[in-house]
Amino acid sequence: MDKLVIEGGKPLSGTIRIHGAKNAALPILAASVMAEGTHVIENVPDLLDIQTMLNILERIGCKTEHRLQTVTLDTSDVHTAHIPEDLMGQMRSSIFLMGPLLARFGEVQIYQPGGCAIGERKIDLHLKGLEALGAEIVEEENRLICKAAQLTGADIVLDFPSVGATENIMMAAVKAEGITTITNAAREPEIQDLQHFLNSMGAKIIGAGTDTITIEGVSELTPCVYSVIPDRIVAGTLMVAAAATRGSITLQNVNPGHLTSAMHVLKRAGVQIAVDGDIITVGCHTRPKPVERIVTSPYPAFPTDLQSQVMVLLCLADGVSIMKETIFEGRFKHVDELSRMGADISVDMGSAFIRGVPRLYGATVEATDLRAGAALVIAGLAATGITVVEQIHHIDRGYDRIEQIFQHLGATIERRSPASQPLLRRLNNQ
Ligand SMILES: CC(=O)N[C@H]1[C@@H](OP(=O)(O)OP(=O)(O)OC[C@H]2O[C@@H](n3ccc(=O)[nH]c3=O)[C@H](O)[C@@H]2O)O[C@H](CO)[C@@H](O)[C@@H]1O
Ligand SMILES: C=C(OP(=O)(O)O)C(=O)O
Repeated sequence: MDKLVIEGGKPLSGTIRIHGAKNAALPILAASVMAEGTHVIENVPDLLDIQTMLNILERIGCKTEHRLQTVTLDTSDVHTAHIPEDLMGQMRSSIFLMGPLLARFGEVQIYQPGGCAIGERKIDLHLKGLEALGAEIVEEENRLICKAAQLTGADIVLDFPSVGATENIMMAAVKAEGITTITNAAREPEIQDLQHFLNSMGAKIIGAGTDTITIEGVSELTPCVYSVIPDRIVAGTLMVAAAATRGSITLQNVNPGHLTSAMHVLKRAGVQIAVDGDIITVGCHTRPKPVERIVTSPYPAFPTDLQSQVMVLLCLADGVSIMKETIFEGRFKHVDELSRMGADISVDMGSAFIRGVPRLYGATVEATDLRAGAALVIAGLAATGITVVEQIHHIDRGYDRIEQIFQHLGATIERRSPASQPLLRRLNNQ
């Protein structure tokens, strides 16, 4: 198993381009199976989850190539709507194939999706939405078989603005007969990106980005060339890392409008941020200020996917901060790991009480999930001494070679695979 070895204490500096968004690219790749022919999807990062999605697409009959952040995908020979169990369990986003395959074949077989262990993560809203469009779903042993000779448009009200359920229903509804409305839809930028992609294939969707999405069914879709939006969570992660190391960096290829709530929180923590078009410069040269109360909520509020990273900054603040997690009940696993590095945090009733300390200290810690892992890397970059982050396959799900990103920004960080241990050996010999 690979590990990251980090020698902390160096302020980050330099300029970096933000890669494409995992959470936009994954549903877009899944949606591509609805149009037969060759698609070209640009700005697709080279991540574990993307590889898993491409593996699933290959196994059901697509031809795929991923080169220099561009995926070329021929969906002409898709011959099955049975998603392989071993790959389905490797990530949450395998569920995104449910709507598109149902729309193309009138049938789909799935298993329980995998993904970060950050909460119960049911799929009931996905299933209820597809049933409202006319699908019949039966459970047989450990798989779900979903059938609909013809999907029919419906008015669907989501009990909660689930990102994944909104996307799955949108994709299935594209080929349904008649009009579908999704009320209380999630409003994340990745949903707008999916709408743009689907409309580029010939779909008729309006409203993504608001809480009501309307989809007029069409009978034919054609392949297209499309470029994925930049990853707002990667951008937010780097902004926090710059501030936590008391450095200053410039991010290119960012949509600042997607980061409004995150920038608001960072500014309250004393971080200096300048925006110029799609460029953000971020820096912090003093101890961060505590932030009284941050609550994670659906977009446009503060994102759960940045909760653990921002917590690291608040661990170093001059006072007490409170973070409330309302999306995933199991998303505080990084707290124990940060405590090993000297953080002073207690958790009660879904809120973390963070008493700032002057410094964190290097330790061996474990990435329990994707964003928890990113938070530990930031903590390691800011800490005094050497940090080893284990279980980094979680981090590889969402960051395109995180060690190279931070090396580019001047950090001393190295990936150590079982075969090579140069940095650790060098540091131990000092
Ligand atoms: C690939 C992707 O885009 N992942 C993002 C997506 O995940 P994902 O689409 O899984 O997140 P959802 O918005 O669906 O989940 C939010 C909440 O709703 C619950 N829920 C969801 C579906 C359902 O059928 N039943 C149900 O109860 C979940 O357990 C969770 O408590 O949005 C999350 C919330 O912004 C982000 O953290 C993830 O990074
Ligand atoms: C939770 C995340 O991803 P997923 O929904 O794919 O598990 C994430 O991107 O932080």
